[in-house]
Amino acid sequence: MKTLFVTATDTDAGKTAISAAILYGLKSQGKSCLGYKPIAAGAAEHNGVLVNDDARALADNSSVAVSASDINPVCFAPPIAPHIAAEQGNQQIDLAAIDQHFAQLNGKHPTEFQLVEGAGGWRLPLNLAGETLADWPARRHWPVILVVGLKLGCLNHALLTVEAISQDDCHIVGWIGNTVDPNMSVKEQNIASLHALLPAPCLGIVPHLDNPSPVHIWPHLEVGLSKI
Ligand SMILES: Nc1ncnc2c1ncn2[C@@H]1O[C@H](COP(=O)(O)OP(=O)(O)OP(=O)(O)O)[C@@H](O)[C@H]1O
Ligand SMILES: C[C@H](N)[C@H](N)CCCCCC(=O)O
Ligand SMILES: [Mg+2]
Repeated sequence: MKTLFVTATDTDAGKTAISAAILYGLKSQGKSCLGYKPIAAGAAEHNGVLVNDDARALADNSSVAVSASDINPVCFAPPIAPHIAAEQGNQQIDLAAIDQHFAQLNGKHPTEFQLVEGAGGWRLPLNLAGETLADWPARRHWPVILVVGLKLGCLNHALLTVEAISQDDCHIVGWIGNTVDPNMSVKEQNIASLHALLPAPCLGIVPHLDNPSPVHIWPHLEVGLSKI
């Protein structure tokens, strides 16, 4: 049983697109896998239940039969910073409850791989008392995959993120460059800089795709992912 935590340089860097593709790839290789979205902000009500699109994509690409709400214990309707959404609803985000929910889900659906998608970037605040979502993978010492959203500014964001991950005693198994900006200037030189500066292997570079669905993303990750 191996749990991987997927974080990114920022929100909208491609964590969900990449995580769904990795699940799709593992499943197509005959491996059992489960996606998990502990905290989501941005959801619509379906039959009285709040459903988040990230959770739906991860559930749909898991090898076990789970729904979006099964794999997403904390879900807020507005697409805003989760701790602010929590405050608006007079709620608190409880990492111990999330940890317990994840353990129960794994008990019910044992799989070889679990892929946990963060929310926003590594230090996503859970409250104003200093807790962040990073506390969970840090406590569990889960290996981390860093998705670098390739756009101007990503070098600084990537370096700060790896610094924070190492400070938390977590290990980055690799980074994935995801072309969120189709018109990025000197993209190849930026990728070369990431290769030189990041202390982890590159697991793949995903081009900007008209249809960034798992079947189209996975071929760009298959070789790199086979190494972890
Ligand atoms: N390689 C790509 N080519 C084109 N579009 C992409 C690519 N990767 C991601 N996208 C699109 O960019 C947007 C943001 O991606 P995604 O939702 O995966 O980001 P995220 O990091 O999961 O964001 P969040 O912090 O909200 O969870 C989505 O509309 C997605 O379809
Ligand atoms: C709504 C958005 N797509 C994400 N789900 C939440 C991103 C929160 C970012 C918070 C922050 O670090 O400023
Ligand atoms: Mg996402």
